[in-house]
Amino acid sequence: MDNEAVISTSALPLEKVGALLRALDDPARLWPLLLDLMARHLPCDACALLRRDARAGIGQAGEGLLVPLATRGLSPDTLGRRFELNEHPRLKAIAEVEGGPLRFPAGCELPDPYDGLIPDLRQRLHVHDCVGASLTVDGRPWGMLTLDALNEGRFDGWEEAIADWARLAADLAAAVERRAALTGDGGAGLRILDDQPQGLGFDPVGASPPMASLLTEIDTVAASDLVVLVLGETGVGKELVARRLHARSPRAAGPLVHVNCAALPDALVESELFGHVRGAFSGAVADRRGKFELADGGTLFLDEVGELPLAAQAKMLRALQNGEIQRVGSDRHITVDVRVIAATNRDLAAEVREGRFRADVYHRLSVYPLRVPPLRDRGTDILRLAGLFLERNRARLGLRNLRLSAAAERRMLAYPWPGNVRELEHAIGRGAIRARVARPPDGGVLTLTPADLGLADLGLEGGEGSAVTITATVQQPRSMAPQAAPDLPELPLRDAVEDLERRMIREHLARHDGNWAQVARALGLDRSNLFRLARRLGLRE
Ligand SMILES: Nc1ncnc2c1ncn2[C@@H]1O[C@H](COP(=O)(O)OP(=O)(O)OP(=O)(O)O)[C@@H](O)[C@H]1O
Repeated sequence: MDNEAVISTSALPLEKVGALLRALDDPARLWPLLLDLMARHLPCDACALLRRDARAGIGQAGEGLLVPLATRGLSPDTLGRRFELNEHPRLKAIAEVEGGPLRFPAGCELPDPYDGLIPDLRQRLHVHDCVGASLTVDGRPWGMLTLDALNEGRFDGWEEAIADWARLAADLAAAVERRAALTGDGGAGLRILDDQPQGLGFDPVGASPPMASLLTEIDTVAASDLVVLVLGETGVGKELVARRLHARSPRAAGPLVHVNCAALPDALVESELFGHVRGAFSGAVADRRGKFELADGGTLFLDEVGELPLAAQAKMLRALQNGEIQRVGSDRHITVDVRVIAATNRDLAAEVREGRFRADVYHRLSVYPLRVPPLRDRGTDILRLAGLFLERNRARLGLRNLRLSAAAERRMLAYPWPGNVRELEHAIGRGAIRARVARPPDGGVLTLTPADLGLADLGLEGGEGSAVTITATVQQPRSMAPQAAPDLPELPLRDAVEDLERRMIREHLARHDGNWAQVARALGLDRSNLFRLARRLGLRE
């Protein structure tokens, strides 16, 4: 950035202040906007806003977990990362200094927490200049702001201006917290952390346009009591969507009961769902409540609802119509107060046409269909999710950093992920172990290559060592990512994906001597989903 072109914070135009204030009730918009403005007014090449995980060490200056809420100029997978203060001396030092930014000039001995996460700095991290400022709200540590510049001495003379921006960030954080307290939204600004006990886990990660609109839609429909049918391919995250629907609903304090309809043995489906009375069948030695009763006052999640046998569907209709159930072997009607969420990766309308699913149940279930987009349509969310899974594996393997090579990132963006997020999760888990076994980490840092991830032989572009710029990695949507066209098949996309699915299943069957369970594991799919996919592809009866 040209220093002459930089204006001081006091020149922040009023309309920008207005935009920040208007975004106060939407932290997902507010924090990226703040960083955008800051990067235009300060000479930084990368910056991040990190939030203390409220459940991990708040109140203690040097302990706890930091979660990135927004980043700029850092690799997109940074948003999935978590930074333990105890493992990052620079962040710990920032957290311990109150009342002013802390500067780490080029050549500083303390390792940089973003080592490998600033694309342009991969090769020359030691020559850059960093500043961090801790942010407090109501006297308690709330988070921190970090700024990185690629040139030595870049922040000389900017300390005051940086302190101003840190104060602005803290004031905005205080306003967000206050609004959250008023609306009862305890997760203010910590969207990706809600319901995640260890800061890693249960809320869908995603900021691409299709995921952003899905998340908004979930939050809107969550407030109602409508039956929701969650649709999408295998592994896209339908269960996470159901969890979020429940967590954001007025029933959040009630139970969320999960039933995998595909896993219920035919003979027990009705008893599992509706319960039974003693003596209803051999083995029914006592009265037992079913899932509908267990979900009373909460939500019942019927996963893989397309697998439900027709007889159970008939009984379900009454439950959906008027909340009435009958335990197996009893005449008594029991009324339950249950919100139903169902999910399927089948085309239920086609199942209805073919007589395998009841039309009346289908209509009751599909009151509000929510479609979860396949991973290949989510652009750089692929890298955000990769960051989440890298972080989990980093912690598991006790590494200082686990990251992707530039070529691995490119291949991830180009690969179609037929097994969606589950496949990505498994590819990173497998790749991390493979790499850990194959070579020692370099100063605690392990970099995954396309070969580690099983993405080396798939005819996709992207060799090691090709240049990646900050903007290319951060902002380029997948469709614009550099890709070599010559090897692309001349087929409609769906046929090409099916072709790849078929080849991969065949290849793994050969590799695992026809053992379907091992193939399912290798492909990151549930066995039942693999069977369904194989049937659809004509590889199995
Ligand atoms: N957006 C996301 N953020 C974080 N993790 C995700 C996301 N989507 C999916 N996952 C993870 O991917 C895995 C598969 O997700 P999930 O089981 O919800 O998929 P599904 O659509 O229900 O699959 P299936 O139809 O095969 O049952 C899980 O481990 C889940 O935690």
